[in-house]
Amino acid sequence: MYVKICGLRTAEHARAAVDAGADAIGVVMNATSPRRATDDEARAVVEASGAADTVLVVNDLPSAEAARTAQRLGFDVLQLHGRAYGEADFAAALAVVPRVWRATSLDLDPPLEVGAWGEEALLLDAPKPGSGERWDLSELAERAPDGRWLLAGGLSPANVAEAVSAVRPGGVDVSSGVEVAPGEKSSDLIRAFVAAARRG
Ligand SMILES: O=C(O)c1ccccc1NCC(=O)[C@H](O)[C@H](O)COP(=O)(O)O
Repeated sequence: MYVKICGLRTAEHARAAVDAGADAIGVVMNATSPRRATDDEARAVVEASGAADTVLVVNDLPSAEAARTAQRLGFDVLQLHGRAYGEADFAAALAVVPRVWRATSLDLDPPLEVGAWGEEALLLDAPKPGSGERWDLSELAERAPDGRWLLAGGLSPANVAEAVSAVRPGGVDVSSGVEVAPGEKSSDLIRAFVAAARRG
C-alpha cells in the first residue's frame, strides 16, 4: 500500500511522515488553501523527504506555471487537482515535468483510465479536496480504475483500513485526517495513519 501524507509545511512533519514509512509527501500551494506553503516551507519539506516522493499539489495555477514551480523547488511529481485542468493542461505540464498525477472526483465524471491524459497516476478524491469530508465509496467499488490510483477524501487513522478493504486502491492520501486544526499537522496522527493504512 502506497501512502501519501499531504499538506505538509514543516521539516518536522515531513520527517515524521518519512520515518513512519510514508511513500510520498505532498505540499499544497493553492492560493486559497489553509495549508498553502511558501517557497521556503516547500523547500524545507523537499529537503527532509529522504527517499519519499515529493508531490506539489495545485488547483488554481496555470499548469505550465505549476510545472515550472515544481521543477524550480525540486519536486518529483506535480498533482493537478480538479476541474480547472483538461487534457491540454496535462500536455503543457508534461512538457516541463515527466511525472504528473491527475486528482479528480467522481462528480466531475472524469475519464477513469489511468494515463488517459498522460498522467502517471490518478487520485480519486471527495468533491471538496482537503475538506476532510467522507464520500460514498460504494459507487467507486463499481467503477474502480485499472492501474495506479490513490484513494483520498476524509480518510483518517480510524477509517483508512476499512476504506482500503472496501475499494482496494493502490495507495491512500490524507491531509485533514492527520491534523489537530485546519493546516496544523500532528506527528502522532501521521504515524497512526501510516500504520493503519499498512494494516488495511
Ligand atoms: O488540502 C487542500 O487544502 C487542498 C486544496 C485544494 C486542492 C487540493 C487540496 N488538497 C489535495 C490533497 O491531495 C488532499 O490530501 C486530499 O484532498 C484529501 O484531503 P482530506 O480529505 O483532507 O484528507
